[in-house]
Amino acid sequence: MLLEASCGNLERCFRLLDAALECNLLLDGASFGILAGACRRQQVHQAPLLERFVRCYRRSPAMAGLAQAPAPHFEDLPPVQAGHSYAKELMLLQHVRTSASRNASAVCRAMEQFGREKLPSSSKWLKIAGGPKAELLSSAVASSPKGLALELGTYCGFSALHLSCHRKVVTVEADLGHALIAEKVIAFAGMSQEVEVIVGHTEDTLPWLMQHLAAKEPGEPLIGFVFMDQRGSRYQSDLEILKCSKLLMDQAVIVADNVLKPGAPKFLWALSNDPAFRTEVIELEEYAMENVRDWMTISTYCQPAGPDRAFECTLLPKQIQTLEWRAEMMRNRSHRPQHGGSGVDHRHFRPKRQGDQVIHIRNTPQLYNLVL
Ligand SMILES: C[S@@+](CC[C@H](N)C(=O)[O-])C[C@H]1O[C@@H](n2cnc3c(N)ncnc32)[C@H](O)[C@@H]1O
Repeated sequence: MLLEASCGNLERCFRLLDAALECNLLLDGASFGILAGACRRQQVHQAPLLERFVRCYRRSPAMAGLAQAPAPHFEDLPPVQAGHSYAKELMLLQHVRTSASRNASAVCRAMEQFGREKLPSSSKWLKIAGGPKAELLSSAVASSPKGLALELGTYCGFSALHLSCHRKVVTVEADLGHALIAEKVIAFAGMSQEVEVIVGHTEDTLPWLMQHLAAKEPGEPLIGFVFMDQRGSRYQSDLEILKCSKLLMDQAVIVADNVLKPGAPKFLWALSNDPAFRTEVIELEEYAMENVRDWMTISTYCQPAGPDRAFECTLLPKQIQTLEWRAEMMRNRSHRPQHGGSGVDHRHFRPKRQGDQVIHIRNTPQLYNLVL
């Protein structure tokens, strides 16, 4: 079905989706997100898809209610119960609604507070770029050329809202459930005009989005800032799409999260070998986790005088390919909690002090051990 969506055969997709729902299969939000992206690209109305999403998630009445509520309304959602799909994210939404005033800063503060104080254990960690990461985002976006801010990986809209205090934001989210929650959070903060949430997987959506933006102002680079916070295994390919689009402004700033744990080895390797980027690796404390360190990159794009050289994956050393594979295995395990699995405790993501796999990032004095 997802393959069909990528190939654009939506009619067949919907038939397969209906057959899956007949068999009571619970499709995840990312599968719905891929279909939502295909609908948007083909200018097909999303209502029939949302109707099926509601059917699929009927056992989570708050999520079903949210999907049915017209854009900014979500005041009367049924109560959220632990164990329901998207329970944590829906509780976050309820917390915002009941504790924040309707502006971006207040909503961001409420979201950070929810992650720090209301979630009982590290296994329920809220994966937002809060605390020191939000501060880093603020200073990075302030130093970037005045253009559009593009975010990859919206989740519940925290960082998009945070960035919207500085720039107009377009943010891409693969999971339809997350995107629906983010839209409500952003609408509650009164920032729907400043933040556009695009549903879809970056692999299919980013090339389309670049064309869509380019059509607005042909020949004009218009992206001044990028925040990469999707799956690390996509960072390098998505950056390549951005580069090829010619929409990155000269001196555009690209920030990427979690580059060393579980890590984005291919991305780091590409950055360190591409003269178009100057990169700094920043070590900082993870949001809402005392004494847990994390690493982000800040890269500046220097528009080359001639044609941009595409990064060639064939040149990727075997060692980096192995690291990439191991990082992906780690990510697969960590993503399972949303789907009923045990996941990976954050302690497993800690960097090894004496790791044997080392990447040297050019322009930084440090050598970084990848976390595996
Ligand atoms: C760490 S969360 C983003 C947090 C958010 N940036 C914040 O700080 O508030 C990562 C999000 O990226 C989404 N995601 C993962 N892979 C993606 C992809 N290839 N395209 C778009 N979204 C993706 C996930 O569904 C998840 O919601």
